[in-house]
Amino acid sequence: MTVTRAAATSAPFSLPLYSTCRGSTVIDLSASSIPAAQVRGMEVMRHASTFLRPPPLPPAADGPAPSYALVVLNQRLPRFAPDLWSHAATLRIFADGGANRVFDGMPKFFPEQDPLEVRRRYKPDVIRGDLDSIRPEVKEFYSNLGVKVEDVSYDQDTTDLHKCVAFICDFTPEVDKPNLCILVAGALGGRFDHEAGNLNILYKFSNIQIVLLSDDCLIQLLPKTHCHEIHIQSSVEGPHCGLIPVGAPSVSTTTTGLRWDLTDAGMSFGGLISTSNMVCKERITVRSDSDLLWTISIKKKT
Ligand SMILES: Nc1ncnc2c1ncn2[C@@H]1O[C@H](COP(=O)(O)OP(=O)(O)OP(=O)(O)O)[C@@H](O)[C@H]1O
Ligand SMILES: Cc1ncc(C[n+]2csc(CCO)c2C)c(N)n1
Repeated sequence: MTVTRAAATSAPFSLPLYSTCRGSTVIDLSASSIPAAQVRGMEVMRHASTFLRPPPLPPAADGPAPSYALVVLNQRLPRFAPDLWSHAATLRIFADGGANRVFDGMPKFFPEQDPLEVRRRYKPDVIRGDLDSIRPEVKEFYSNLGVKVEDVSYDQDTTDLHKCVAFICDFTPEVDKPNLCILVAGALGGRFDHEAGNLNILYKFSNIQIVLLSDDCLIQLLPKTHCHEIHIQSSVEGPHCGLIPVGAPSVSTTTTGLRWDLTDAGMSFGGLISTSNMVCKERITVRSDSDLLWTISIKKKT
């Protein structure tokens, strides 16, 4: 998700909030239905899945456009993979067997073109992982293009996605991190232990914006440290959505803009969790005393 943060003042929410990002724009949220008490002393984090729209994107309305990095996992490429690639100008990484997926899958998006040319065009900055899944000829192909192939198999306690996200974090200067958003292609569907490991990365790196993607939906963490404003890109996402208290129950969650809004509601596994909800406004707000996963469906192309 495209994310911008706006500093909330200790004043009532009816005062304007100012984006902390470069080229900041005053955002008047006076019509907001988030109660003032809830946002006192809290930053507002804004989210928008503009990376799902084909490039070029219109200039960001508030704050600078995020800088995207892309991690490709060992799962079938989503149909919008070429668009993700174009948005992720900062860094592109293949996690181990993710290299096979691009090598095999990218040429299929361009059936009229020479597969070799397509593979050369979609060349990553790095391939990283324990390298037990990348095929030898794929490894050789990218090595011959000058791509660094990093074997980190000495670490059998962290996943390949973890290794890739850690690499991106190390690569990104501290000052640029608030503006960084890591898109993870192929993170959902398939083996549940892998999916759970991928969700865990959202929590391990909760100071970094990370979006897990499949063909069908996206998932991101809404940290309890912020109020959240989600700007729905209705041409490409929705209407189905969910808010899921993975990790810890929530005593109090309040939302606006959903078909089944929560008002100071508790959520827990074994109790209420919000699945099969629907977005019914372009702007959704979420405030919770617990970290929540936000998920929204991705539309099939018409
Ligand atoms: N079926 C899947 N569902 C979700 N994510 C997956 C799946 N398969 C792989 N991944 C992701 O892609 C990354 C690289 O996959 P790869 O198959 O190379 O990993 P791996 O470490 O060899 O896995 P394992 O040895 O457990 O099969 C994984 O770390 C994981 O994040
Ligand atoms: C408690 C525990 N469970 C599983 C693993 C295995 N494991 C976790 S991540 C990883 C690397 C996969 O590329 C492997 C093998 C472990 N180390 N510790």
